[in-house]
Amino acid sequence: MSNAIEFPKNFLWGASTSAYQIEGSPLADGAGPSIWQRFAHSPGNIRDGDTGDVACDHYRRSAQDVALMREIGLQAYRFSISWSRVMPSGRGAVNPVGIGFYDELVDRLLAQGIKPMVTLFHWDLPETLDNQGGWLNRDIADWFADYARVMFERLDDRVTSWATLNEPWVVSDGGYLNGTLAPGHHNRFEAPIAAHNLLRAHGAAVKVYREVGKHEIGLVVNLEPKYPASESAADQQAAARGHAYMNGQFLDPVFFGRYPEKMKDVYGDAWPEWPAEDFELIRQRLDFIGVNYYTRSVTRDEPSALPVRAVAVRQPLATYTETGWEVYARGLSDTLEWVAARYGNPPLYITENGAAFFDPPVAEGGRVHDPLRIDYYQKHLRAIHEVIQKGVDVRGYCAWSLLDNLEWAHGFSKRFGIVHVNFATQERTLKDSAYFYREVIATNGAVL
Ligand SMILES: OC[C@@H]1[C@@H](O)[C@H](O)[C@@H](O)c2nc(CNc3ccccc3)cn21
Repeated sequence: MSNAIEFPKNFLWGASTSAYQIEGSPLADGAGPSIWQRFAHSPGNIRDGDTGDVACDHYRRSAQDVALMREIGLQAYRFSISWSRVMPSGRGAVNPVGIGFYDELVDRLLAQGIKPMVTLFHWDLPETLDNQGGWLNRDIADWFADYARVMFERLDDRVTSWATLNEPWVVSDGGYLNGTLAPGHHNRFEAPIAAHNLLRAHGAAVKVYREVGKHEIGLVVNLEPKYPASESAADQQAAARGHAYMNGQFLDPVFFGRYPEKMKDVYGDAWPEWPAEDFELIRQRLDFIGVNYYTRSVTRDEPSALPVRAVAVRQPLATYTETGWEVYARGLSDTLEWVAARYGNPPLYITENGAAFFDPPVAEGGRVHDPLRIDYYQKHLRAIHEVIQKGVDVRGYCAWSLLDNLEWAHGFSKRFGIVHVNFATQERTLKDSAYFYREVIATNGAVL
């Protein structure tokens, strides 16, 4: 039997980005501000005072970037739509130039044989909606459903794969509990309410899709396996709390119509009673789950680390990325097997996977040598192949990210792209990892 790796015949190979991280021109042509426009322009929130005002200038360079995707041989491109570019006030009037940008992008992709995979919300909430409570206002489920309907009716004749939200956990944890991401709240009572309304909005949009849509829709979640740092009961419990908080908090309501029991233990007096009817809305049938995987956490009990009372323990012999994440491909295979076993082997896409390493400058001859990123991709793609062989229904993979881009509060200091961006000149240069990925796609994984 050949040891050569081969992915399933129709396995989909892509790359991912998000609107605020690459587009620039956040207020051009009638676009309204998002909370990231406000957060980035509030001093101290983003390293070096970086903002998404220009980013990768993709709003003006999308044709060039689609040509890059073609050069790499991408079969799919996962991108997000800026809600406030399309609906400047978040509700009501549609900005024809704004929605036209995405209409044209979809046509450009299809003309190159690249499948658009659209995420409706990747953290950039319209500022006007945040001013009305944003994810803390139960009405946002209707606001999001109305926006989703506009996008479905405009693009579902050409877009065949939709995701409602990107990583509701990060929005709740970073935006409302820890304040590290927009809108920058630091409130343990707000975080579960925001998470719950994100799930309600997700369900409301899926309900609309079942009325008007003809293709597939799912939810994208970040999953991070939690391994107890020791055999102690305290560390085992800490890992279980961390697992419920990051991994079960969103998938259990979607698949089972209930939160993990441990959520009460995590939030204590900040954990509300939820209306039963909310879970009927949340648990809409999905066509896939998008899994964003980056790292694992070896977890120990830490009573002072509220509210989860768990912290990650650095692994002395491991390789770490520039964002401080351990390179641990086994965590991806463990996570995918956990999802398959717990939720009935749903169709999965790996919608994000990648790493920021310190990349050297563009060398003579226009090469960017990034061997650590190639090694990262090789290890993680092999881990995916391993679980596909065991029957886990992984349908595709999107590398994070197509382009070096604005890494949220890290600014431009952390480079995840397989394509280097010179932010002073906007010159794009394929890194060695892009050439590697081109071979992976061309051989459907056989080069791994
Ligand atoms: O950090 C890399 C990417 C980021 O650029 C994407 O916009 C976002 O979807 C994304 N999610 C993760 C994984 N989750 C996470 C955990 C803690 C803080 C921030 C993100 C990594 N990434």
